[in-house]
Amino acid sequence: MDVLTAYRPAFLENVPVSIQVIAFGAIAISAYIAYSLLTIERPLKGFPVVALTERGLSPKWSWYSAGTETVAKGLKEHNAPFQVITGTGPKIILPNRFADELRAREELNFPKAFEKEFFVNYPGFDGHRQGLIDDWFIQEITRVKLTQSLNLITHDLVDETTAAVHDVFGEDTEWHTAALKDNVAEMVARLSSRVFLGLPLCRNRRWLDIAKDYTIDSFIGSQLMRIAPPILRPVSYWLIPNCTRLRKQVRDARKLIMPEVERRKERAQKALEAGQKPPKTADTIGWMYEVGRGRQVDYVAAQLSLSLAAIHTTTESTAQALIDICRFPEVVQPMREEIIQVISENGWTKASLQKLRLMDSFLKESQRFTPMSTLSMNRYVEKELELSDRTVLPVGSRFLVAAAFQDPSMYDEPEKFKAFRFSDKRQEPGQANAWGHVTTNSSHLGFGHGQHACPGRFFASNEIKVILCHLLLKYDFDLVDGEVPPTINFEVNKSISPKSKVSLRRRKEEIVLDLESPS
Ligand code: HEM
Repeated sequence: MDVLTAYRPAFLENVPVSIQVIAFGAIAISAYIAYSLLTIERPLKGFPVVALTERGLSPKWSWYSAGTETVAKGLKEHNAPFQVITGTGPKIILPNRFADELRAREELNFPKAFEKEFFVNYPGFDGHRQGLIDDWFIQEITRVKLTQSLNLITHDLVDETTAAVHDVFGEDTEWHTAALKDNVAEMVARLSSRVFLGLPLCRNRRWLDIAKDYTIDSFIGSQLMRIAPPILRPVSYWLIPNCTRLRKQVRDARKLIMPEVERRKERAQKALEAGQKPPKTADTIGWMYEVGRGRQVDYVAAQLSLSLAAIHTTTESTAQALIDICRFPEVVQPMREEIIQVISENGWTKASLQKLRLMDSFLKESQRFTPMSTLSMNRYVEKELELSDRTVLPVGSRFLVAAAFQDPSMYDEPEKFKAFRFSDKRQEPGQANAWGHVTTNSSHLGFGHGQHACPGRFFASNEIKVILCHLLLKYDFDLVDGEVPPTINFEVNKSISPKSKVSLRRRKEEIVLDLESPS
């Protein structure tokens, strides 16, 4: 009390303490209101705001809790650009017919569309920050280096799959249940890390946990931050356990990855000093060094950025494929026959994976039937842009394009799962290359579209195919109690529940899939 009175201004001496407390409270509340009014993200002019008001939901809560329904309502009512109000301000939603005209516009930026969403200035969100520092770095590593090496790394993918399938799903020939999502995530983390970081780091337990958890923690952490009012976010950041975990993941990743980077740099330096070319490695540390071309590279943030793009997306797609194998068991026999024929005739090469036409079609249909999101092509508008219908997208606005996965004008009986609809389409004259798993077009935005379409899709498709070849020939799968695993929905995103399970038993594969001398 002595301290308080010592620092109390003289003019407050005769004011009762209760009045002082009330006055202080009033000032704090006014400051909060003023700050909120100044920083509030107002709706954009000229775009109708869509909300599920009939359910008593505000625009923000419509987006948080029922984003897919909100978008469906907007598309039905307007069939023209409209806006939704997200936790980080308004976003314009464009009907699918705009996808093609926006695919290569220079006025648009991809990483900036996520800047506000992922709180990139807070420690722990380093992987998200990487894209903003240099928006083409990860793109180039993936699109150029990784994709050009697909033949070279097929051997590594098969080798790691052989070991991972055995470790993860085991050899039990009796029917039993196992975790679906977590086991698939473990396999994807191992395979991706084998290619990104090589042996032995790809089997390091702490790194695998970081690779699996970093994306989930940054998504949940940022979602919770978005729900909190802006003024409370600096406080909530320190209270949200996911944010605490993110900081630790970055610290630990640095301890694991940097010694390897230093070893490589030293080796390259020694080679240069001896007048030789530095040794080339077919993994992302080496590619980052090359693509960096002498620039300062944050190898850890870049690895985390790759994990963000690669692990969760590939896990979801593979787990969804397994669910669809269980739901539509008639797909199993034709796909098994195809694997046996292609791999026994051609062995494991990039070209063999391209020959798996039925599996390719099945994967594309699986993406269409249960998409991770009903919106795609997240973009930030850097320069004002006029659309063909004369709508003007203002500078600083963000938009998304509606996918058309269920549009009957694009798909025959879209409500049905037709595993081989795309392989059938590819038989039509001139359509052989138009409907591959990795081909993007406006009617299938599973990998986005245009300049920023997923550059990792060629790798992802091959990785999933190698995993499925092993799983289909080595196991029988079924749903647990005939139930399709539930999903977790937030905004417009869908994710298979982490608690999901699958029934399985080991079967004898018809051909040898494993490499003769695994690492
Ligand atoms: C099945 C798995 C995957 C799916 C469904 C997927 C999906 C997507 C989508 C929808 C986009 C946004 C495209 C757009 O807006 O036009 C994207 C971007 C991206 N993806 Fe993937 N992805 C997958 C796997 C991967 C993998 C394995 C990597 C890396 C090895 C990767 C790297 C990237 C990168 C770097 C971007 C940003 C592109 C840019 O900045 O222009 N993705 N992905």
